[in-house]
Amino acid sequence: MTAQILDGKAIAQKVREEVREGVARFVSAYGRPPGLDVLLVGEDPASVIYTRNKEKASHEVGMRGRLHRLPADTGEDELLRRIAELNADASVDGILVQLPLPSQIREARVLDAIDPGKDVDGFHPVNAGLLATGRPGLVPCTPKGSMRLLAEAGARLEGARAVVVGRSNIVGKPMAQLLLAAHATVTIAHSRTRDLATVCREADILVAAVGRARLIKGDWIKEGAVVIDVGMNRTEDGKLAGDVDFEAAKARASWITPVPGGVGPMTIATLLENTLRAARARLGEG
Ligand SMILES: Nc1nc2c(c(=O)[nH]1)N[C@@H](CN(C=O)c1ccc(C(=O)N[C@@H](CCC(=O)O)C(=O)O)cc1)CN2
Ligand SMILES: [Mg+2]
Repeated sequence: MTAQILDGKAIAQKVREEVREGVARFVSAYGRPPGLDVLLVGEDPASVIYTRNKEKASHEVGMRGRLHRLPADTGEDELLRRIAELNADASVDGILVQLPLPSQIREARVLDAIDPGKDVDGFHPVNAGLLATGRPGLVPCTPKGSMRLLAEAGARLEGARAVVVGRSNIVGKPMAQLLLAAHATVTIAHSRTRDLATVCREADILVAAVGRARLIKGDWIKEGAVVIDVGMNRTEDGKLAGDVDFEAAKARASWITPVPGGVGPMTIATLLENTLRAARARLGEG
């Protein structure tokens, strides 16, 4: 078998078109665009690019998007003050604090300070709790985008065996919750799982989000599995590699995401979706 490629760039473009139409309807109904505010502390080169892309993408779909750049030595109290201002501003529908944060700032304190209704990253414990209890809330962008990729591949999730390799709050845990809600039988594995190869070989749906370049070998892939590779690892030659050995896995999977061009582009497209969703919910369209 040679896998079909799940083209995240093309699917993300489709999502952005859907959001653009939704934004136009929102503006007609409420006389203002949804507003997204992104906070970046420091100069991490990748974060600078991602946050600029978020601002640009919000403008492209007709939103009001604003990037707030704060110096690397910004204190926790100053960041909390900025978040409180945005929480209180009625024109702000979505607030996102780019991660990672500098070491002087405690991530949990910052994430907990964002109004859960404006938490378009879905990282606030209230949104994590809503997801875990199967209630509507804002869902983290990368796993939500990965679910969209599975839908586009026509993957049957009900009753399927899904293995998520990785247990982060941002990807692994919410991804497992989403698969469970779709009636898959879900295993969360991680870098310390004993005999990871055997666990992976069970997977009809394999989601790799462990952050180790090409950890998952071709012969760990069940014939016909759908493989979603969330990994984005910079290798010694400066190139990006996923968590899965793509070339080898392609020979066994039915569908597979490339890195780059798979899950990554879905993250920002899904952020736009979440911002529109938050704006509608805030104005009573829940
Ligand atoms: N507050 C948040 N912080 C971070 C998040 C997040 O969702 N919310 N996720 C990542 C970074 N990220 C967005 O913020 C992000 C990462 C990667 C991509 C992407 O499109 N990647 C491309 C490759 C890019 C490259 O060549 O370097 C791809 O996979 O094709 C988009 C967004 C951590 N922080
Ligand atoms: Mg990718």
